[in-house]
Amino acid sequence: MEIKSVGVVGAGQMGNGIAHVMALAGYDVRLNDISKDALDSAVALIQKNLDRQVSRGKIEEGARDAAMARIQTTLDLGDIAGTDLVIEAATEREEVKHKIFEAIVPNLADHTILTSNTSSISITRLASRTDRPEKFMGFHFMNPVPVMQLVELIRGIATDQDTYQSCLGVVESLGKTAASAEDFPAFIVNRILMPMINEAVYTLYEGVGNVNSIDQSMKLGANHPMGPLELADFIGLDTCLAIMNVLHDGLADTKYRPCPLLTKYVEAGWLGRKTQRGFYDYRGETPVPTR
Ligand SMILES: CC(=O)CC(=O)SCCNC(=O)CCNC(=O)[C@H](O)C(C)(C)COP(=O)(O)OP(=O)(O)OC[C@H]1O[C@@H](n2cnc3c(N)ncnc32)[C@H](O)[C@@H]1OP(=O)(O)O
Ligand SMILES: NC(=O)C1=CN([C@@H]2O[C@H](COP(=O)(O)OP(=O)(O)OC[C@H]3O[C@@H](n4cnc5c(N)ncnc54)[C@H](OP(=O)(O)O)[C@@H]3O)[C@@H](O)[C@H]2O)C=CC1
Repeated sequence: MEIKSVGVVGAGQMGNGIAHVMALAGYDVRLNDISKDALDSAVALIQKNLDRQVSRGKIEEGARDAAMARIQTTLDLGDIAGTDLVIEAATEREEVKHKIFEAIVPNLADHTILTSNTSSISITRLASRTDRPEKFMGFHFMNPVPVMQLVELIRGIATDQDTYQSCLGVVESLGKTAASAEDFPAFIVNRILMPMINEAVYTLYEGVGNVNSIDQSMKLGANHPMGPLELADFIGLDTCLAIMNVLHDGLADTKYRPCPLLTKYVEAGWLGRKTQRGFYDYRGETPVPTR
């Protein structure tokens, strides 16, 4: 099926990046959120990131302006029901995602493919609560979306081949690379990455190192572009904890036990960059470690 329009639900850090790359690739984008502020911030951030791409000579001004013109925002979920492909990118909480799919299903066009950008939650379970499990997939972008090359494509138990091929075609049209993952908790990237981040938090919790020494060790000692605590702040500590809980519950193995210190940061509302405080405090000129 040819996909021309894309509906994105959730205008947070992933939703804005998804809208950005889709519009740049020529898709008509409708971006939805429950918060007008989130929609306004997303549009401002997309403009800023496109401007930066222009100033670095990556894209032409005309391409930037055409991309911006292709993005419409809406607070009404019904407005995205007629698009060819819906990508849900709201908060990583299963009940939030179920509610979104339940609300959108009655208005959906017959041909619309439903997908979720979830980092960890069962695609089969999300699909089973819709009217179209065969047209449902995991469409998992990496953060920051405009920069990262990979998209994980996750088939639920009922996903049909046409749906997979259509999604694969979209990934290729973005100039990105798809990796196929089976539908088990946290798929491939987060099954490997998140236990490492959780272990870094345990390393901090047990006093083996402090925030600086842990991040510096992994940057200079393992050539990671960001230290694991800096990366956790970048992803969002609420999202990291949610993924660890899905791994812990879904695989029933104590090796996935979320670190109590990670839980404490989330309970404090210190969610990382998006709330200006996490393992680092971002309120000043340069980030300052909080431990
Ligand atoms: C949780 C999940 O479910 C799955 C996940 O996403 S896991 C997280 C996966 N992501 C990572 O691991 C990211 C690790 N970090 C990195 O790769 C790098 O630090 C980084 C690409 C984010 C920044 O790289 P850097 O060299 O420090 O910074 P910088 O030189 O400023 O930026 C590199 C490029 O990224 C762009 N960029 C950086 N941050 C950006 C952002 N938030 N949005 C858009 N573009 C961004 C810059 O514009 C620049 O683009 P050009 O090369 O076109 O000029
Ligand atoms: N952060 C990351 O590095 C990555 C995250 N993901 C996944 O992407 C999804 C989004 O994550 P991320 O962008 O980081 O999260 P954010 O917290 O940045 O954004 C989530 C957005 O969804 C909004 N939202 C919440 N409920 C609804 C709803 N019912 N309808 C519409 N919008 C809603 C939130 O609004 P409000 O703030 O008002 O609640 C917020 O604007 C998650 O499933 C996450 O696991 C995937 C890859 C990487």
